[in-house]
Amino acid sequence: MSDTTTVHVAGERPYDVVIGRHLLGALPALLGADVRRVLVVHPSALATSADAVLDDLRAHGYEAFGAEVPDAEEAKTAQVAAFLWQVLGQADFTRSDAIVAVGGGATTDLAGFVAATWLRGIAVVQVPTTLLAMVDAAVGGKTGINTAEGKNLVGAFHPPVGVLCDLAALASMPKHDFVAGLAEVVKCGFIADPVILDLVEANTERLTDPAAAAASDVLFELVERAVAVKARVVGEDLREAGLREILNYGHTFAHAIEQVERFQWRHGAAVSVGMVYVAELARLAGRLPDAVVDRHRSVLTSLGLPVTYRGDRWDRLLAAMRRDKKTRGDLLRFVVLEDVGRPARLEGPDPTLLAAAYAEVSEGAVTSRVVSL
Ligand SMILES: NC(=O)c1ccc[n+]([C@@H]2O[C@H](COP(=O)([O-])OP(=O)(O)OC[C@H]3O[C@@H](n4cnc5c(N)ncnc54)[C@H](O)[C@@H]3O)[C@@H](O)[C@H]2O)c1
Ligand SMILES: O=C(O)C(=O)C[C@@H](O)[C@H](O)[C@H](O)COP(=O)(O)O
Ligand SMILES: [Zn+2]
Repeated sequence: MSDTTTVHVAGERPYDVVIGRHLLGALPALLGADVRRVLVVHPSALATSADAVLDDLRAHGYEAFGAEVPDAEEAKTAQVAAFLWQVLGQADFTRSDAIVAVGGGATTDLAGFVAATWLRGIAVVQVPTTLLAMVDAAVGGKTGINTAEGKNLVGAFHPPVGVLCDLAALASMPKHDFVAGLAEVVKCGFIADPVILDLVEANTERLTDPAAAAASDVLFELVERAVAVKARVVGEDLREAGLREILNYGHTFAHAIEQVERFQWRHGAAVSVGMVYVAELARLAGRLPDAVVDRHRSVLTSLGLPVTYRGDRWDRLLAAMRRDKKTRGDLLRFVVLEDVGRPARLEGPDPTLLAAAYAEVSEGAVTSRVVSL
């Protein structure tokens, strides 16, 4: 496999996702020559990487500023966005200037949103440093922040001008954060690319050791395949008029967990439970064979991802699911599978089905199929 590969994202404002190792030198080319000032947004955990980016930008003649933001979901708030707007204002950022985000998906979502809103839109280059951000958050131009009522309730579609995925950065990731990113990789496998599932199932040991995974060919291939799935979808449907909804597989229930848990659960862990929930829902609706539901549980469990959630939160979860962006009026809408690689929609399922699927993922639940054996 070659050292660096590029996935092209088509659309009104096309751009490239560069995947490789030790890619810092590629940043100026993505920013372009017209940009003068650059704000590098990062959490404190990524200060060393951000400093290296700042040094590189200054060496290339940019006027570069750093802005430290809180870690993880604490960054995705209106207050932190307002702080960054103040920094941009005080440094006289114009429409020909740019933002570079260095961090996980929370940082890239926040920085992307600030770039989308500053002067109604300036350029952003995403430099994702988590697996989840490389395969998902940094690509596709969905940007946003949370409110107390739910995930990503405020945001904008604002594609980056480029994305740099430096796999070497992943070696330092804590295992639980790294594995959370694999949930979105597995999602791409279920909705569009079954080879992803085969690769994950054949390499679970290596993939659950971040340092070993970061250096491996298999992770390179998985990142490339997952980014290719996302690029194909968002290249066709940036604003989620239809096709893009498939990337939301498992997210209706996942975002409800995140809101009920006050954003203390890792997104990828919630997506893992959310995929099992919606697989059970599809099975109960007669749309998905048992074997594919079982495959959800087996692949996610083999990676150490959760497949259950506490059983005493139904009313709050249901209330949060009603605020999902796929909902239309009172109509709850889910992305379901009819088989691996065959996404479809389930609209307005009977409330008893919704609750029955919850029972199947509730902690301590014995699935109905196991009981019938
Ligand atoms: N915009 C989209 O299309 C999209 C897609 C998927 C997820 N998301 C969003 O992304 C967020 C989740 O992203 P995430 O999983 O990257 O979480 P995150 O950004 O919260 O990062 C997880 C943790 O990893 C740390 N970290 C980051 N890089 C590291 C590194 N190289 N080494 C060690 N530690 C590192 C961070 O400081 C943080 O503590 C959620 O807010 C989710 O809603 C957005
Ligand atoms: O890119 C998309 O579209 C997705 O749905 C990808 C998801 O993995 C991601 O978590 C996204 O932020 C969810 O979007 P939302 O519109 O449900 O907030
Ligand atoms: Zn997601």
